[in-house]
Amino acid sequence: MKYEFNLEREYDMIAIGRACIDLNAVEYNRPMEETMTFHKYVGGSPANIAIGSSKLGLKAGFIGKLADDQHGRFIKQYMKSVGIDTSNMVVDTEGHKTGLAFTEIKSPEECSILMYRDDVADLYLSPSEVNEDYIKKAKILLVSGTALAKSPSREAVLKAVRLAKQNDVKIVFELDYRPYTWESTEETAVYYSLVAEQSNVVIGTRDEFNVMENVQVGNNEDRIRYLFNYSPDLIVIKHGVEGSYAYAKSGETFRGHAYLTKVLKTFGAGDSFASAFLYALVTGKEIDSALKYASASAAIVVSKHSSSEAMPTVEEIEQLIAEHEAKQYC
Ligand SMILES: Nc1ncnc2c1ncn2[C@@H]1O[C@H](COP(=O)(O)OP(=O)(O)OP(=O)(O)O)[C@@H](O)[C@H]1O
Ligand SMILES: O=C(O)C[C@@H](O)[C@H](O)C(=O)CO
Repeated sequence: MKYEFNLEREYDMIAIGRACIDLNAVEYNRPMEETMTFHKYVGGSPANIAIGSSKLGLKAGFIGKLADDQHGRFIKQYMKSVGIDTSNMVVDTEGHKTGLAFTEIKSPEECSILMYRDDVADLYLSPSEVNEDYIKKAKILLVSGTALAKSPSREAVLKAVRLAKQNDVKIVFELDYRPYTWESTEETAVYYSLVAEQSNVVIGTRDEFNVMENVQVGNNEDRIRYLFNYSPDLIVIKHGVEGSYAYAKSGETFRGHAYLTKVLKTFGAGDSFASAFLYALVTGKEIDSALKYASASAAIVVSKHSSSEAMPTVEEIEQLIAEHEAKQYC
């Protein structure tokens, strides 16, 4: 099964949300208390997805707000350098700062992220900074759930969603749940459900779907049945190293398997998964094949140090898939 897009569009994807800084521990396999040096990368889930898609050859744009400082300028320059259109990345004029994510790599299984996100510029994107003429140039509007956490970014995203719906732009909602940006899980569930019901494609981990449902332990089948009453026609639920499922409204279910690899750190998996999944859909691949691209892309990124710069090329992804398929037939 293939997924259809409006092909008469200049941009394959426009992402909305945060573009921030990741500071990844250089001395890994130890707690952050003992880490003295960090490597700087562009980060933030929607930025990572746009970067990953652009590296795969999609034409990507970004809607967001950057701090008027050295970090903001670094982010814009890096995103431009990988081919992303930054014309709709506005600069904050009120002194808000860039979000920082320090990553701790204690072991390949034990990674965590320490976020500095008080009063960050990205959450000050306002509805007036979301431009219909830009959104209607896209095949996909990629929405990050974290951008719904606070006003005015929340309203900016809701406006973007409405404009996408009015202009036949497919809305892909990446749940991207970051607990510390929200007041409560009740609040998250309200906004996640609101946007998921209006989206065409919803992507998240099982835990993130639990947050949307506001339950401890949810069930894939119940949630997809519920969401298929609304706009979604494709729902992807990720289960970490156990792999992923894509559910189509037409009734088909597709299973994605994780590609075993030498893991350096676990974060970055979700963003690399989404960028390659969307690349595969936009380039007309079948959904089961899109899950292979996604899983291979994630396996490559978890074996490397960063989330953004480590995003693979199409050749690297296809080589990994081919190697795995060759092994299966040996
Ligand atoms: N340790 C791993 N080794 C190989 N592939 C992995 C590993 N962890 C995750 N993946 C791949 O990445 C996909 C997404 O992973 P996961 O469900 O952890 O997403 P996520 O929680 O959104 O990721 P992130 O940690 O970046 O937030 C999985 O379906 C799997 O294909
Ligand atoms: O999403 C963030 O703000 C942090 C990311 O950039 C980080 O690399 C990560 O968690 C990726 O999953």
